[in-house]
Order: sequence, then C-alpha cells, then structure tokens
Amino acid sequence: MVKVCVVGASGGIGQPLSLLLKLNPYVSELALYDVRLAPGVAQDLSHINTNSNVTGYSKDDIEGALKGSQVVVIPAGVPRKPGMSRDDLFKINAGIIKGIVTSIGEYAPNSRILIISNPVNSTVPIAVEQLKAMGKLQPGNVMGVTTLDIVRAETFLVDYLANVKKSPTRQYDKTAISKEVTVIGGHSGKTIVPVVRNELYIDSLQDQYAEFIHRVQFGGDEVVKAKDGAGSATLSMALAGYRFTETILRSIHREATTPIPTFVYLPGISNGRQIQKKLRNEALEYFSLPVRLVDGRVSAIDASVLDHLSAKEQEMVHTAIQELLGSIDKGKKFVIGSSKL
Ligand SMILES: NC(=O)c1ccc[n+]([C@@H]2O[C@H](COP(=O)([O-])OP(=O)(O)OC[C@H]3O[C@@H](n4cnc5c(N)ncnc54)[C@H](O)[C@@H]3O)[C@@H](O)[C@H]2O)c1
Ligand SMILES: O=C(O)C[C@H](O)C(=O)O
Repeated sequence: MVKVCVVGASGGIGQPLSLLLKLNPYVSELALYDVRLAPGVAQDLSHINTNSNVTGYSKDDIEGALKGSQVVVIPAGVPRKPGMSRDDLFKINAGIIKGIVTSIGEYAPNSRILIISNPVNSTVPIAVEQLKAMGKLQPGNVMGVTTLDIVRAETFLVDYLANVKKSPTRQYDKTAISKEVTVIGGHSGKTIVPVVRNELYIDSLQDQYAEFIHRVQFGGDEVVKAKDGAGSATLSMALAGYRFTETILRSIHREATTPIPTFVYLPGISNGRQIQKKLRNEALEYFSLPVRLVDGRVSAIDASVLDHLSAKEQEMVHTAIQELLGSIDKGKKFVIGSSKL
C-alpha cells in the first residue's frame, strides 16, 4: 500500500486529481499539501468511503505531508492567463518548484516525483539540478508529466478521422485508434511532437493532418483562451495526471505496464546516452519518450518510436530539440548559476 502526497492539492488540478486518487485502491494514505486550504479539501474527501486515509497539511507542515510518501505529485504553482506563454510562468514557478523539491530531498528522498507545474521543460531540470546539489538525485524517480498531450492527441485524432472521407474509424473502435498515436519531445508548443504510428491515418487525414498537429501542440492555448483569465486546463489535466500516477502505482504493485511517455533526464537513465545519439544531439539532456518502469521508477527508455518517424515527424523532433535546449538551460541555470555550466 502506498502513501501518495499531492503538493498543490487545493488548486484547480490538485482538487480533482486528489479526488481521483481517493478512489484508487492502491493508495492507502493520501497526504494533501498546499500553502492554503489543504485541511479543508482533505476533510471534504475524507467523507468518501474508500479505504485510503486522507490528511490535509497546512503551509508550515510540508514535512508531515512528505514523510513516508512513496509518490509525490506536484501541481503547485501559477497557471497561465490569455497572452502568456508557459515560459512566462518561470518567474514564479521556478522558485516554487525549487523549494518543494528541496523539501522532498529532505523528507522523502526516495519518492517518485511527478512534476505537473509549468514550464515542465524547465521545472524538471530545476528539480534534477536541485536534487543533484543536495546529493539526493535518483534520476529514474524524476518524471515530467506530459500525459495531457497524449490524451489530447488521442482525442483529436479520433475526432479528425471521424470527419474525413474514407475514414478508417468506421472499422476500428476509439480505444484501438488511441493506441496508434503518442506524443514525444517536451510540453510546450513546437516541443510537443505527436507521432501517428499508422501511416494509413496520416493519409486519411490529408490536409487536416497539419491542423491535427497544431491542435495537439497548442491545445493548452485553446483552454486558456476559453477560460478567459480564470486559468488553464484543470479537469483534463487531473485525468491525465491521474492516468500517469495510476501507471506508477500499478508498477509499484508489480503489475506489467506499457511504456508511457514522460520528460526525463536522459544521462541518468540506463540507456539514455544511446537515446541522445539516436536523437543526434548528445548535448540534449531531457526529452519525453515512452519509458519502462520497474517499481514505479524509470528503468529504461523505449525509443522504438524513433525508428519509424516520417520525414515530417523527424523535422518536428529537430525543431523541438532546438527549443528544448534553451528551456533546459534556463532551468539548470536557475539552480546552479551560469558560471558553473
Ligand atoms: N503538465 C501539464 O500538462 C499541465 C497541464 C495543466 C496545468 N499545468 C500547470 O500546473 C500548475 C497548476 O495549475 P492549476 O490550474 O492547478 O493552478 P491553481 O492556481 O489553480 O493551483 C495551484 C495551487 O498551487 C498552490 N501552491 C502555490 N505555491 C505552492 C507551494 N509552494 N507549495 C504548495 N502549493 C503551492 C496554490 O495555493 C494553488 O492551490 C500550473 O503551473 C499550470 O501551468 C501543467
Ligand atoms: O496550457 C497551459 O498553460 C497548461 C497546460 O500546460 C496545458 O497544456 O493545458
């Protein structure tokens, strides 16, 4: 049985994510931490009659929340408003993530750390560098959550295919088609690279293929615009964050899991160096790719998806890498300063 801690539990993502985790049979203890309102959210959830115990921790007790946690999920920090990029959140969220990860290094150094807070392309490097500086880094434990991009890609692919002539969706159910698409790279605009495994689908989409790619890459903007100043994706993100966390929990319980993409520190993973070569950029330290899990930790990267990329997908990977290099560098510099790089 597992203690899961949600840091940022009172927020737009934190609350529905905590609700979903309250329903998970593998969770024995759900620790909710936030700088505001977490005891209230925990009291509310504690009236649900599933087996886990829920406790809310107030601002000054992150130690209590983290101690004994095997999994820590972090949706803490500010969300975007219309006109902002995810990178605009760096100013506030970089410090928030550094602080939270420092506490994790102190109180739950062996936990799996699932980072939702944006900009993911920089917050994950911040977490890794901070743990490194503390001598507490276990690279397979630090995962940037990119699952929302996959959820979107699955949804949009089915939507587009349902509307094109000669659609193969008439022959397959939605779940089967969902398995034909994944997303690699990073979590922002052009760093998001949707990969459609079945060429038949790309052919069917024709000129809507470009539209499909754009919607996956900029799906976050659609939500930010529609929420009109009230924040960004929360409910679809809670579902995505739950899907990722559930996979980690199943792996901890020795269940076989299919490789799931996550944004990881390549040099720290067993076959990470090979992946850097495969991506033809040995300076690239982070990338999201499907990973194999052992005990809920990344044990290796499954890069088979890279072997079958179309020319267009290769071009998108190249573009993604150029942008990622800058965002990663910015995250690293925030922790270790430019002089040591
Ligand atoms: N990875 C993704 O795919 C993805 C998707 C959607 C949103 N996000 C990001 O997730 C973050 C949260 O989004 P939201 O909509 O839930 O925002 P929100 O403002 O509704 O909630 C954030 C919560 O974090 C809390 N918080 C702030 N500083 C904290 C700290 N130091 N310790 C603990 N809690 C703290 C706040 O009190 C608040 O309750 C944003 O950065 C957003 O950009 C990422
Ligand atoms: O778009 C955002 O700022 C939130 C999130 O990263 C998303 O993709 O919805």
